[in-house]
Amino acid sequence: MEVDTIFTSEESASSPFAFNASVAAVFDDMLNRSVPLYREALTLQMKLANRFYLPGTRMYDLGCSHGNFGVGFLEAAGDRDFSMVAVDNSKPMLEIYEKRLSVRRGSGRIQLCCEDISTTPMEEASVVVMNLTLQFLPLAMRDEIIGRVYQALVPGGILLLTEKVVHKNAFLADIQQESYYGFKAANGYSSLEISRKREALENVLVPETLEAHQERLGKSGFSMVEIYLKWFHFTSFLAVKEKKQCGV
Ligand SMILES: C[S@@+](CC[C@H](N)C(=O)[O-])C[C@H]1O[C@@H](n2cnc3c(N)ncnc32)[C@H](O)[C@@H]1O
Ligand SMILES: O=C(O)C(=O)C[C@]1(C(=O)O)C=C[C@@H](O)C=C1
Repeated sequence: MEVDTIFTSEESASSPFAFNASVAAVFDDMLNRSVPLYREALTLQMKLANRFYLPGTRMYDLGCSHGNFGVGFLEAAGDRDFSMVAVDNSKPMLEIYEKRLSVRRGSGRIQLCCEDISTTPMEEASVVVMNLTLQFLPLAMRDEIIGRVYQALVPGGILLLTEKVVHKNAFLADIQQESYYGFKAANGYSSLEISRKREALENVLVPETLEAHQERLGKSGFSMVEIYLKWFHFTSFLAVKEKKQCGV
């Protein structure tokens, strides 16, 4: 695994964060060292996806990057039939994803789409995964995309949404940030790397409060929402599209 040294260089500070070839090449190391409970979240997402996926429907992974969810799901699925559409607008990420699929059996069950998720057509979905992706979309587009996810889900279908959230209370938001930067430092990032990445992510990754996410999910139609994992900023929601009358 290539080590993430992106923010050790001075030039990195001057340009906004992007999912380019340099980031794609070190992305696993970046995720492992920058996202608390990343692997645990993925494992739970795979278990939930497996529990809720319905034969004949589709699974969507929106902002799939280089395929950690899809590749993990494929490996766990064995010969089970499923259909996944994995979407990302970063070509370098999808090139790595494609290579990972090319050496695996049954990878035709995953279709890769290089496009903006705001235009991805979705239908007949029983599982939609958005792992650390919504936070990169313009605020003004977020209601619309979550609304479309709800419409695309079959009754009993789920959205697995993981986001970096920010506490609505300024003091607790500071505690979140302090804890998070402590996590990064413990994983070997220097304070210069941490502050350069913070600057690069400004106005690129725009986190919202937990309450804003809950409100949007409710407004979009999701009446059942559970937070199944949380580590200060990092929050994973399970939102279920209720089956009318008989529950799920
Ligand atoms: C933090 S990464 C997601 C990590 C990935 N879901 C995982 O579990 O490993 C965010 C991804 O969203 C993609 N992305 C951001 N905005 C997008 C958009 N508008 N349309 C499609 N993909 C987008 C980025 O290219 C990047 O690969
Ligand atoms: O490094 C940070 O500050 C982060 O917020 C981590 C985060 C994310 O949450 O998406 C940011 C960029 C990379 O995509 C990987 C992880």
